[in-house]
Amino acid sequence: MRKRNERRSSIETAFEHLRTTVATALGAAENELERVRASYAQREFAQRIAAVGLARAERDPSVVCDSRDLAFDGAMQEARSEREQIFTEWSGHGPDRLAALVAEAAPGTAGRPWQDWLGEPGTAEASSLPPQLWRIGTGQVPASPDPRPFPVAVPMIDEAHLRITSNRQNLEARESLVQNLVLRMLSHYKPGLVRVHVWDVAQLTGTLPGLYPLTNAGLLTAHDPTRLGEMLEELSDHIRRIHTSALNGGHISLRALAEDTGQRDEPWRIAVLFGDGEPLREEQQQQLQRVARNGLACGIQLIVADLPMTVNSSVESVTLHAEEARTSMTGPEAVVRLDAPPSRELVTKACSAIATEFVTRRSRVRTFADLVPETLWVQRSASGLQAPAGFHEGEPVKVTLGDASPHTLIGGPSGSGKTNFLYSMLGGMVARYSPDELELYLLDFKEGVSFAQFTPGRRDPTWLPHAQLVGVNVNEDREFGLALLRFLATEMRRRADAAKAHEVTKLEELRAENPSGRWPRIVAVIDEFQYLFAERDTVSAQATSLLEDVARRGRSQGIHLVLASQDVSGIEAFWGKPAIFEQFILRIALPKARRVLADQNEAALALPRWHAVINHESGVKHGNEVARIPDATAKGTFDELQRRLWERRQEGAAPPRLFDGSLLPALSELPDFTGLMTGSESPVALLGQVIDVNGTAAAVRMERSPGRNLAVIGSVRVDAVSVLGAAALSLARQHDAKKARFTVLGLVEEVAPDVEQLKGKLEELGHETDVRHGVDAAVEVVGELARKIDDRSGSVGNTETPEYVLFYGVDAAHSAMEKKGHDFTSGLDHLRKLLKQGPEQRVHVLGWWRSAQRVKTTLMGPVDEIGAWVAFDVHGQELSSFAAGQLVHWSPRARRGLFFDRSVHSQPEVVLPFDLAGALAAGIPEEGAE
Ligand SMILES: Nc1ncnc2c1ncn2[C@@H]1O[C@H](COP(=O)(O)OP(=O)(O)OP(=O)(O)O)[C@@H](O)[C@H]1O
Repeated sequence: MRKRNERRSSIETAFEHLRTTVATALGAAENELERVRASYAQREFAQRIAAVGLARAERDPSVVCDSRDLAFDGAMQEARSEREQIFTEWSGHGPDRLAALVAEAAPGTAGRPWQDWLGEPGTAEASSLPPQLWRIGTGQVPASPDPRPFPVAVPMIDEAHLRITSNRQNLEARESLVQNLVLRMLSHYKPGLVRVHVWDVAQLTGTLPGLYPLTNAGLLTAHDPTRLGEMLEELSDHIRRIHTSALNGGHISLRALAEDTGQRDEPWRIAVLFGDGEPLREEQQQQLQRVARNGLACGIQLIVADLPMTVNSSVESVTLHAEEARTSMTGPEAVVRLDAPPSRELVTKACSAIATEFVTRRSRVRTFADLVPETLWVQRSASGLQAPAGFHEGEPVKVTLGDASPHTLIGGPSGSGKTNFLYSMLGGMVARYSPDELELYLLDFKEGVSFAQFTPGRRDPTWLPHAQLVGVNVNEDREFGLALLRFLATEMRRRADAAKAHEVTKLEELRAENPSGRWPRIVAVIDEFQYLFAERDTVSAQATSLLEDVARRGRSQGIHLVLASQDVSGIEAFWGKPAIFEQFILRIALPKARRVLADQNEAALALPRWHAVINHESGVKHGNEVARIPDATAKGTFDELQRRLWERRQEGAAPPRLFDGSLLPALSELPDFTGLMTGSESPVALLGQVIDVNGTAAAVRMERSPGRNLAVIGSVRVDAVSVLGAAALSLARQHDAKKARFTVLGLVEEVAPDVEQLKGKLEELGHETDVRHGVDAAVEVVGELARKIDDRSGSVGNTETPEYVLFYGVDAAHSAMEKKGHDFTSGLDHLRKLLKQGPEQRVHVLGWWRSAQRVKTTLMGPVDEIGAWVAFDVHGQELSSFAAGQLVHWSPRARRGLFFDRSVHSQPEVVLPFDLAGALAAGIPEEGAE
């Protein structure tokens, strides 16, 4: 870069030197005039010589004097020697230095004669820095005593526009100049990287005829003479699109982006405008000025011939005279002879070769592997995320998640390739950004295993290091979607607080202020997100407000939402809340997608299979970019990339947490269970897993205070057995051997095997376990326990051994317990005493009732003794009296329970019962066991 800058400054100095030398020479001639005034005649002539210029006086002395005499010769002589003296220095080194500079700044096709390169399609990549100068001809200063030629070149691509003025007598020279320059640029870059637009006020075709083979390949567009507006509009659209896509990360130009990231894929657009010397209409004039002003940064190069206009951006000019030209680079005194053009035949041949090569390149099949860069994990996400997701004409089409397009909405009917698109897009991103730059949270509401690939499996033990959380088969568990949104909202606040502490507002600034902090961008993907809003209930309402919050404020905290759906049209949260929808600026429409793009934009309807419209402008037409999406789910595509990334993962990196709605969480693998330790004053009973991002256990603290009993309510045995078993096993882990007593009562026949299995495990842990079966035994046990309560009453310390009484099917013993004994008390009285007074004496009842009504029958009064409960197949309204009278919204669903602990909850939460197989197996699960 420094070298380029130095070169640029030496180019400027060299040309400046030329100009000042010439100017000084003329100025000195004026000085000479002063001196010759001393000698009147000589002075008179010298004055005239200076007035017409020495060069002219030499060519035609009659302009100075009628007949030559000594005074005239003397004046000429003096003028000559003065001029010579001034020129000597520049003539000695100037032309050589210029030649060397041009050779360096205009290498290859930019400066060499066409004989050396014409016909060979170019090889330069878009990301390579363009030549600084492009040769147009040979210059000379005729007035110089030793007029040595030097190459003349002009800055073009990314640097300056070009204005050509002719006197309309030399249209051929005008066309040759343009054609030579365009050929140089076309032949420098790989075919396709330079697109040419031609507009000629005078004719539709026939301008630059040699270039016409480019037309069929789409590399040259001849615009209708009457429709300049359309061409300018197209260029303006292009500028807008570049700003909202490639430059959306904050770079000021494609050039700056390329210098910073090595990335540049946008082709250059050379717009050639041939006028007739008449100015454009005011409106078009302004449009052209806008393109001129903003075009260079977006790869638009103007070559404007014979159109009077003021340009407020970098522009060089060439003025054509009869045989020669003058340029702004060389100043008015240097005469430029333009390079001769190649024959029409050669030009046509060269353009055909470029077109053919382009068509071949365009039609080559690009695959998932082409989305993966040569070097992995080199990009930084400070200002946004950008990666290709597909290809257009063999060139990558990128998606950008950044300040200007923070969130994306993906739509397409079932089977149109949404999941595949997500794999392509995420593949491009995870290959470019390391897990310190990008974290993924992925959720799929539909049945299936779309994102399971990212977690370790039996056949493929690798996982995606960027993935923090993967949710599959979430279908019914809409609460999991809520949990994710809640997590994002919390993270957003955490980031905002950190930013505030550093007195900044955005993630990008926070990263700059706190470079040692870890602030990856977060991409949260929710596939089939319409499930989240499937019912008009509190989940939908909460999801809507969370979504609004994250969509609105996530932008500045680097949190990006990617929502995909088969049908966005019915999602009230979107249509009813334009504030949410508007934040989803990036729209991706797969074939036949409805309503993802703007209403008038029907591009998705005509889309071929495995293509997508990628639109960074909220779906309006001019933002459409059509891309072919490679197969990203076949074997050897994403899985292969994942394996490479997995091998690069940081030591100690943990696999993503998996939430699989079709499986029950294994108690033995849960950190909340394996981490339980003995010696706790108030042990917790784990009952199931709540639906949150961390997979936390639902826990009830069994402390020595009233109401610390647990009711499991519902008719399904497996659910009740799971909750009671998990509670017993977790409590057992928190007491040293023989320091807790378990009484297990199997009151219904079907639980006998479960009870025996539990007994075995509790005994293995060294706990005294009294197991009884049948209702008579239950009546007996409650009597014994009630007496124990009486015995213990008055004790306040924790000296007593804790007792856990597990009742499987309490209600089955109701009739038997109703009978009164000799002392006129019944089994139910004993049970009620147990529930009421037990917890304070460290006797806790954990009972299973088969309906809510039956719990009430047992208690025969207020339900305060049941401090915590888990209900399964029970409707919400039956539970309100157990939840402090509040309305409970709950429709039972298979293998899901509702958990409420009156000491900590304001409202019940959904839990998944545990799979106990591992925890009941012989051997003690270790802390942190997998
Ligand atoms: N670009 C592609 N190239 C080749 N095959 C593809 C491409 N996109 C999708 N497919 C194939 O089409 C099928 C459906 O794709 P995908 O699962 O991505 O669609 P979807 O829109 O997510 O559908 P659904 O909503 O039913 O899951 C898959 O078998 C996938 O392999």
